[in-house]
Amino acid sequence: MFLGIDCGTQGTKVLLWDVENQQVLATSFHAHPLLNERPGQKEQHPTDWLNAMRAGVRDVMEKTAVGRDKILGIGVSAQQHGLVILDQNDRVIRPAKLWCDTESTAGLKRFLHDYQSMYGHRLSADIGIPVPVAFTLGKLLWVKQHESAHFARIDKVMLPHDYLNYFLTGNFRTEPGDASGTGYFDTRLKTWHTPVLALIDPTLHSKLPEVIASHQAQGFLRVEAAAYLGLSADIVVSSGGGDNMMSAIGTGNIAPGRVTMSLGTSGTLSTCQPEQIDCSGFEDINTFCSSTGAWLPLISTMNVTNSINTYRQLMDIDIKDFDNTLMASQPGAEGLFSFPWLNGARLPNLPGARGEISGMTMANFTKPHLLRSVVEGVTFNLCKGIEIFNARGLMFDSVTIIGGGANSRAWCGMIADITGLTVTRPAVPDAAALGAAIQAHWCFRNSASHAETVPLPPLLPEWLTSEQGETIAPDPAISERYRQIYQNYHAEVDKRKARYLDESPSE
Ligand SMILES: Nc1ncnc2c1ncn2[C@@H]1O[C@H](COP(=O)(O)OP(=O)(O)O)[C@@H](O)[C@H]1O
Ligand SMILES: O=C(CO)[C@@H](O)[C@H](O)COP(=O)(O)O
Repeated sequence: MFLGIDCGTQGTKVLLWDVENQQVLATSFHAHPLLNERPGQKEQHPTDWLNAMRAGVRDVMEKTAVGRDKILGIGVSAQQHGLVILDQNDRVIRPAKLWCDTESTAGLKRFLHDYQSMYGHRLSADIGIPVPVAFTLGKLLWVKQHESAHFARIDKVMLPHDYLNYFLTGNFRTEPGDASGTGYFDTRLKTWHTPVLALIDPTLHSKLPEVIASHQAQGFLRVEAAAYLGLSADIVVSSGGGDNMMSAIGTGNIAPGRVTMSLGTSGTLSTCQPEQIDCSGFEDINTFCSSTGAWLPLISTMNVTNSINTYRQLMDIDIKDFDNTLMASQPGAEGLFSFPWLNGARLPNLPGARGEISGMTMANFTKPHLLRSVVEGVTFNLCKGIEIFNARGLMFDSVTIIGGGANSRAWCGMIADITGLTVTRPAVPDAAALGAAIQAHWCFRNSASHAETVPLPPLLPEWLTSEQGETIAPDPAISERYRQIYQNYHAEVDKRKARYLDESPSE
């Protein structure tokens, strides 16, 4: 049996995976708080992640009464891009700045310009991926500029999943999937990109983890971490990865032709590719590496359930009433539009954007219409990503929906109608935690094999590859209505873009 851990923005999920019977035996969730005092600031204390992981592991072990000797390995998935910095004594220097922190917008813009002046080409051309404010690079620059004493103390630079793995094993290693979201990793060669590091600080390269292949074990559970979690020492800890990389594994999205849509704090669309693809002219595509040895082009929005939760809390709509309230309004919410950029926007790439509601009348300004307008708003923004993938030649005829939002059947149905694609709701919506557990099995098998690399596909559960779960087909009449509403919405988005363009970090 294997444990899959997913440290998301809102909390940590832990899942116990029974390989033999191909089933999830138990899951748990523990929330972590967000530090959000200054505009653009989004930070978390890495110790909160450790506490949530500990509580989650103990929870699933207690719920199932599975003996600790049955656990063969652990896989860690975590929110991408966050910056964790440790000093020489392995103390966390300051809270982690997260993927959704936008304080570094101006500094990143300046740096991208300086890079081009210095080396004569754009950073994205050198590393094979454009660098938005979500990436780790901007956060590192921000610490250097605003907290020079903290920057001077840095001994190790990590991503959230690297930090959890370091705690578990004591090994300072990472893998290409998560590393490809830093902005200082060459996504074609799968190595750290020295010129960008040298421009920040000549010693920085020596403070980064060793890069291992995704099928390799990151290490073995050290004695102290085993006692902390209530597990046996020396079990395998897999290479792990970013949550989207792990979700790709957990939805069987490990070959071209499939697309996974995540409805978490962020919204993402990702699809596997056997080679790195050239996305020049398609700057919204984050051409990440996957955590399976391949690549994972991804498009992300900044606001999904964070904005919906804000609307819900304001209107006092409980999550159990979500579907009913949503369905009490019709497509288009009677002309009400929400631009849900409460934390700035990533698609379009406008970190300084502000949220807006338009089209209010005495008739439509009601709770159901307002809820529908924000759910439609986040969905219209995310579905723009499908258009962008298609324009780049990446086509799909169905979409697998995961993350917290996948629990809403009404919302998944809306997505089928908006995209015109068949939607699959997998049996396990916590796909990142499931993917982490499956990857742990893969790395376990490889750590035990001295022959050729054990391939990943045969280790996926049969029900994942056969797309078991609920499928929802689009309703042609509603899809037709949505086609016009979607166009009207994006015409309004286009009108708003000009306001924020100056602040956007482009090369
Ligand atoms: N039944 C549901 N209907 C609609 N939204 C839901 C439902 N269940 C959970 N969610 C949303 O999912 C969110 C959590 O999503 P999740 O993917 O776990 O986020 P993250 O990975 O960013 O931490 C919740 O805050 C909630 O808004
Ligand atoms: O920044 C990205 C992808 O590039 C986000 O998808 C983060 O990885 C956070 O994920 P969630 O917490 O929203 O699942």
